[in-house]
Amino acid sequence: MQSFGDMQSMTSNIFSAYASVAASMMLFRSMAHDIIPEPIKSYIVSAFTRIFSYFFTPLSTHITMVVDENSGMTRNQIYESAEIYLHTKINPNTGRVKVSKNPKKKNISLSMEKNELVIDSFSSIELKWQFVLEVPENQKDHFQPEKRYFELSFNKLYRETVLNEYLPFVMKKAKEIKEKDRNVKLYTRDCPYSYSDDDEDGGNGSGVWGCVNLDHPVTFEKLAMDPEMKKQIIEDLDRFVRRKEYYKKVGKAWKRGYFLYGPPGTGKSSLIAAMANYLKFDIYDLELTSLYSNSELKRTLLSTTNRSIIVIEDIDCSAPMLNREVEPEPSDTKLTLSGLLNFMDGLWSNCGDERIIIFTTNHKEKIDPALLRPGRMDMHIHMSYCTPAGFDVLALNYLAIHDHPKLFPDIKGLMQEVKVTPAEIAEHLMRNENAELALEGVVDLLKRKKAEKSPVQETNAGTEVQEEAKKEAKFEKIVKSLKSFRKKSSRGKSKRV
Ligand SMILES: Nc1ncnc2c1ncn2[C@@H]1O[C@H](COP(=O)(O)OP(=O)(O)OP(=O)(O)O)[C@@H](O)[C@H]1O
Ligand SMILES: [Mg+2]
Repeated sequence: MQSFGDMQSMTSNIFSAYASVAASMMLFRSMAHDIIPEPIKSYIVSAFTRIFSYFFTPLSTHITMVVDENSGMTRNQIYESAEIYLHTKINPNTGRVKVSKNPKKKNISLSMEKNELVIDSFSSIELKWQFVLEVPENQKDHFQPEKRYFELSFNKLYRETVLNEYLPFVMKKAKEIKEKDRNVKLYTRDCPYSYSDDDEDGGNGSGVWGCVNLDHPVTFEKLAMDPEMKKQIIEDLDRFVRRKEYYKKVGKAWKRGYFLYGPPGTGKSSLIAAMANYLKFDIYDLELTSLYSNSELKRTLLSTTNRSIIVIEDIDCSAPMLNREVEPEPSDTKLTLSGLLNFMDGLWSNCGDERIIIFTTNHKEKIDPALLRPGRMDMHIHMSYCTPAGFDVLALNYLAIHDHPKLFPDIKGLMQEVKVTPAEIAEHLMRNENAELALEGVVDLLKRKKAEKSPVQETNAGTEVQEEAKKEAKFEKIVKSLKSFRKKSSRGKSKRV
């Protein structure tokens, strides 16, 4: 590697060579003034200049790469990545910066102003980025848009390192930043329009799905559940996302299935939202009762995107449709359990990557064993009543307290005697801003439950009313979807006639 001293002496040699050639040229011009005709004189001078630059130009130390905004008809990925990456490199020495904030984004974002320089370093290579904006001379000329590009300058010696290591690094970093800032979306089939205004897709839903931003603040830290189980789930998710090559090697589709079961209000839906927020995966909420055939199911699932979680909640409520005992001949005109299983095992394998599928139920015993067969759902997660450790999480989350000398032991003691869901506790903790009063509310709730405890209630611990209301709501939903199914099929018939 050349030292700074070597480079300096090389540069001064080039200058002195250049100066002596320039001086010789001038001398040649003046001496040959009368003797040689002008065209021949110009030819000799330009030939000398070309020979000189051929030998000396490669010794110029720096190279500038131009990163245009567009590459042909499409956006240049390097430009896009540089734009995002350089936001993080703007420092107090930068003269002018652009500031903006999108209503849906959490943070203010900074970007480079015209002609500003940002200096970056990578493996001790100094890299200078300059943002250039060329406005057409005639402002009224709408056909000639502004031209934006970055100029990236660095020492020529590192050309290969920049191309093979630095630019891929910039692209990777930009992808990470984008992922972190991205809104997780919730897709449903009920919502015909999209209300998400993320830049990357212009807010368009995909196919039959409409979407909104999930905006669900729940994270794993806020979930009251068995700490060991929580740890296992996080590890499982981490392993899943980093094992792309492994799945390919063993010839398995890169997907993972979770089966969540437990009484209402124990956090099944909250856990799904926490998983989506953790992985930054979108959620597709699939209502099986709104589908009427296997082919519609296939179409619907095929129009979901990669890096997503497909959720089928309350799968037991789809039991009438997914009951194998009353299942008709294999057919695409009806929605059947085989249709769902075939899709998961077969077709599914060939479509898309990084998919998670989650089923939830309040009644594990009602589920067809085929759905729970080993290998189909990779992890069975039991969400249960609130434990003392779960209560600590809720108290910290809702009241920002770690302990109370009297009320914490009272509550935890009573929790050993009656069953209470995290949803019930959460509701009582939210009733009062005063922590002491809120905790007393929880003590009252638990005491009431204890007093009311009867053999029947013992198994369901006060959730029966909720259960009944839920069953009724589900029943209504099924009736509604059957009606719409009838409407659809009669429409289909009349079309055919
Ligand atoms: N384990 C939990 N940790 C923290 N909060 C919880 C938990 N379980 C329930 N909650 C609170 O109760 C509310 C309802 O819970 P959630 O909808 O997740 O329950 P669920 O198990 O999906 O119920 P269902 O079976 O009725 O769908 C949540 O919004 C949250 O505020
Ligand atoms: Mg739920």
